[in-house]
Amino acid sequence: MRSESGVRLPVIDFSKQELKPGSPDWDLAKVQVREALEEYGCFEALFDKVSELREAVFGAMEELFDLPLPTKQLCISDKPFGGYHDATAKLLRESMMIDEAHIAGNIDQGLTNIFWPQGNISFSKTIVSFTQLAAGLEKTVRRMVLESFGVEKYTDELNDATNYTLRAIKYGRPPTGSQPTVGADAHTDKGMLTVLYQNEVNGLEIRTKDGQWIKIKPSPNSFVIMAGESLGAWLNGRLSAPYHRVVTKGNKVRYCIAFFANPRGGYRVKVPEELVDDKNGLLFKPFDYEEYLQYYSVRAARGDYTTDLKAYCNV
Ligand SMILES: O=C(O)CCC(=O)C(=O)O
Ligand SMILES: [Fe+2]
Repeated sequence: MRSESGVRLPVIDFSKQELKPGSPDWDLAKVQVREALEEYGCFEALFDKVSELREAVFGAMEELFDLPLPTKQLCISDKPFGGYHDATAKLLRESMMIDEAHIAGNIDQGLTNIFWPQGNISFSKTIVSFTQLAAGLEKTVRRMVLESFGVEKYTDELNDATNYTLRAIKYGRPPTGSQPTVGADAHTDKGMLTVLYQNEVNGLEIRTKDGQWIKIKPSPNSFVIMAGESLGAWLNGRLSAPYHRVVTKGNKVRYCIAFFANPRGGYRVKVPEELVDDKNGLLFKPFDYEEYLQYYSVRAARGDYTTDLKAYCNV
């Protein structure tokens, strides 16, 4: 069996000043994005601007997770996986997730004002700057994907229907430092696109089409961009969401911000007619993302992470 440990994800440069729709740099990146998503379902996006925020972002993550547990538990939500979670009940993987995170007021309301009633301007500023960068990058990537499949006329509709969800994650020190510990079980992301930004502790692994696991080692000025199931379904199966997991080792804490572009509840995700023809029959019925997430979360709570959109809304 071929070892994939030496394989590196495609790295695509989004740092160029002139990356504007229609420019040669744009068209080149667009081809690379499509190839990477077709082959791996994900890639590394170089984005120099994030390095200016790096120290502040992970400082803010530390500040957030260092709060007393009862304070963190004040972060609540009625959505599946929303609010505060301690996935292992041992503080081995904690996360906080808030919806509509691209709206600055929601960072204040959903995080800052709850935890720091006296205010924490620098925390809010850092997270808001981060979400703006991440949302801008996601929009660029999504626009490229849509163009490359000839369906860019849906750009505005999808923008309007996007709920950006921010999940701050802390992977605590594994109890036995030298033993690899599973921080997140193998799963596929459910939304359109995921933008990941991590500290220096690696651990993310992606499963390739031939079933090998690749260890991802993103550079400090890169995001990892990943296709979610909703994007694959919306494109009538032309892309697939990759299985991925997190395995950490050593005694350093891993922080990661997962910034998800998910379809907003109430919006029916429907394959564009341009992507259905005699050769490509319709594969997915229209669905509501929030309803699908409810369905999935019931199964995930029982440890079944294999439910996917194919099972949920197959034609
Ligand atoms: O921590 C990571 O790198 C990935 C997190 C993840 O897969 C998720 O939150 O869905
Ligand atoms: Fe994920």
